[in-house]
Amino acid sequence: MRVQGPGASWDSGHTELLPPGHRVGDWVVTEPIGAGGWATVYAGRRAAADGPGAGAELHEVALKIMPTSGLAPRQARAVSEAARREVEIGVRAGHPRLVRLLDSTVLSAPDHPELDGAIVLVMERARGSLRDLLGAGIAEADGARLIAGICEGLAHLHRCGWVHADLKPENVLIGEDGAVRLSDFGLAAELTTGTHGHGPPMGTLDYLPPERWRAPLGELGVEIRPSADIWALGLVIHEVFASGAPLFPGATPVARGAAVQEYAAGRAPLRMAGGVPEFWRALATDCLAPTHAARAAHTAESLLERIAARQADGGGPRSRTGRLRRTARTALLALAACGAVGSAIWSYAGLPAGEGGSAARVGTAQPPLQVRVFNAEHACQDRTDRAPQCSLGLAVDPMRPYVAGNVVPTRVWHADVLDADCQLLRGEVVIDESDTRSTHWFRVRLPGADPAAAPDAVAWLPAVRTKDRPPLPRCPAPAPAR
Ligand SMILES: Nc1ncnc2c1ncn2[C@@H]1O[C@H](COP(=O)(O)OP(=O)(O)OP(=O)(O)O)[C@@H](O)[C@H]1O
Repeated sequence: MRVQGPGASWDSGHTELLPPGHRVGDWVVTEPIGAGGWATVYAGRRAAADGPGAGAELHEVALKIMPTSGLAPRQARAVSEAARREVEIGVRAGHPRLVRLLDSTVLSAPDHPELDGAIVLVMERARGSLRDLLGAGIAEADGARLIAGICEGLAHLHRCGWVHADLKPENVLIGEDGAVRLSDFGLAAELTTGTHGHGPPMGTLDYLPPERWRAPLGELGVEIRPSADIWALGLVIHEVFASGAPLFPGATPVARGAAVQEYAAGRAPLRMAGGVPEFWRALATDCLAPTHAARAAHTAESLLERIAARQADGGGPRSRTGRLRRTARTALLALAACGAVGSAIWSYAGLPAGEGGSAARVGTAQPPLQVRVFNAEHACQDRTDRAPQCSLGLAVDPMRPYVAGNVVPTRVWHADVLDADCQLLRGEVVIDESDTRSTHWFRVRLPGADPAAAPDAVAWLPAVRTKDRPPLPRCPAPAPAR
């Protein structure tokens, strides 16, 4: 159950359940599986095994239903934002260690007014979550495999420019193949600056890093860094080997949060359960470095390498050695495929941005995504004469300063619509007229260039020169321009 983070308050309070047999798009509800702060999750199956698109696709699915009706506009916006993030990650960051999103739709349930119009995410169905396994105790070999799987998923998410921001055993699902699938991306934060992103001041109190308890709430939300996931990972590692016992003492999440603060201030040591094996104790301790700066030395990728190296040295449970080494290798290969994997698996129809908006469907063929050029000069916005003084330049190389020597001859004007094929989050800094600094760029096709005749006719539009944010895959690192 999601609880409010410092500075936020919201609870959906949804209680109405859909009956078995209720039709949701191409799917039929079979039974409820669980509920979180935003949603109720149901088991479902495809309505007609031979229906459209049935083929070899999954027939047993999970339907995550996120009601918006009856909510205050701010709450409805929070729900639709959470759904948008889930779809965006499903589209852009597909990976074997992330739960697979198959479809999204809007529930039609006129007989259930609380649920009518709810957003529905259709996902592969997992057999359970890590939380379900903790009570019974997990053998070290299995724990090692699960933790390596979590690191793989996190490494991929971070590489793709996202922080999960709500990692906890409930959100580590176990697929039918027994492998990890990270889930619940409703609070995920995009690393818009390269080092951090922003998100709503919410999360599960027990897994918040020490700095989040004091984080100022700015216009964009609270600052969130990948090291927040590493902190949560440290707690999860402890729970895996301590039968689910929380590391920090206290009867309530707030009391445990106070214990976190004591530790972070150096007034209390970490007291891990006796059963946590030495290697995992050291790994968890690194994940739980009290400051972001100290924790940042330990990335999901570096932790995964340590786990694989230990297995290679014969220090881990022997039967898993080859598998874990393969896991690490696969993860590193998958890193290179970030974005490309997502775009190969999914196509995306985008989500409406409006308040309480509903999810559009994924899985349909799409034309190229587009961005509309924005010229901050008011005097240029209404001109249609393509006056040279109102033209804007597209960069040759987004890794070099955006100056006259680094623009292509082709000019663009306010309201021009350009086809874009990918986005780069960490290019050269561009500062716009209102002093907004951005390292975000879109790779666009040069207007008028024929893609068949000139496939390389591309240039770069700084994101400050458009208001659009299409859900494009990440660009591969651009080769330096000659
Ligand atoms: N794809 C899935 N397959 C099987 N079970 C799932 C799936 N997705 C979610 N669940 C189950 O449904 C429960 C509710 O999921 P949900 O993602 O809404 O919330 P949560 O993580 O429990 O809570 P919160 O919203 O507080 O983070 C989960 O705890 C999980 O056990």
